Amino acid sequence: MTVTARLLAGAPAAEALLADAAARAARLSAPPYLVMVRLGDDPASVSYVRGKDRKAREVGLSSTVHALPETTTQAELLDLIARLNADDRVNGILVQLPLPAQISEQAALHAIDPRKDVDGFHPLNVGELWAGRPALRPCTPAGILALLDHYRIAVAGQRAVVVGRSHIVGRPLAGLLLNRDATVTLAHSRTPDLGAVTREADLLCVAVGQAHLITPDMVKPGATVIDVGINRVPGEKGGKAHLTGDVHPDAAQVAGAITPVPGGVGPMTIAQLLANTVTAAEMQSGGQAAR
Ligand SMILES: Nc1nc(=O)c2c([nH]1)NC[C@@H]1CN(c3ccc(C(=O)N[C@@H](CCC(=O)O)C(=O)O)cc3)C=[N+]21
Repeated sequence: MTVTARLLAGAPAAEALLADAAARAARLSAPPYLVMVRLGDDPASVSYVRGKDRKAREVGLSSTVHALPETTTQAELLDLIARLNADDRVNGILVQLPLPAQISEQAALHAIDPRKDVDGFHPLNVGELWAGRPALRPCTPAGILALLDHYRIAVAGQRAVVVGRSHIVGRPLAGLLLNRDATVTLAHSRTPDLGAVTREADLLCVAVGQAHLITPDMVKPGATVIDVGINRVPGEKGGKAHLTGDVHPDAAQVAGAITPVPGGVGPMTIAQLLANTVTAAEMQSGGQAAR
């Protein structure tokens, strides 16, 4: 198999974003302080939150994790969020998703002070994104734009197709690409003849959560492909489980550039969260607005 596409590795782009965040943090009177709240013991959530906490300390931020029981009530969670909102030392608050069934995601996300909403999920920040005004932006979509900028891949004037309409990736990513003057199509599970749509894309972003949904024939030759999927595939006959994306690996023979899974968008999500925490701290210190 011959791979022709340029590989867009997340690590170097994430390092550049983190170096910039660390330099901005150093100009503040105190280290930006991120508080993460996690409910229950889902192994993926435990591992993501640990990774973010470790990276935060590495770049000189303060970070605390509140690990609450799976049985935490909504009132208890809202009470914790209210205390974090009122605590002037706390610059950023992240409530790890998904939440247990007894808690309304909407109630939790609405409760976070929009100025501390480093996930960019509060409706005020969602509205500002779609209005094209500065605010805290969702980490995965903003991280994808930072990755494209790092590799000097043009966005303005490009035909962008986003597959997947989730609130955490697809929708906000479409908005960010639109704000950067791409011509944007938002496709999803009900889109007829998905391949005909994706083949139009100069920039194809896939965030569905379905392993190898995008096959090589669905990719325009030379296109840039951003694979946001993280799918766990069980090992064959006792072999090790591994991660794979929403894009079939053979698409690398058609694309001009492609992100690997793992090691592509994932590291950018973490770096952008920490950059957002610095931005939140800057805004709270009366400094410049979010970018
Ligand atoms: N409130 C909230 N904000 C989030 O940003 C949020 C969340 N909830 N819930 C879950 C998703 C998922 N997420 C990832 C972060 C890093 C990697 C990451 O670093 N992935 C590595 C591989 C990690 C592995 O081995 O599992 C990679 O792609 O190279 C992946 C996924 C943030 N999320």
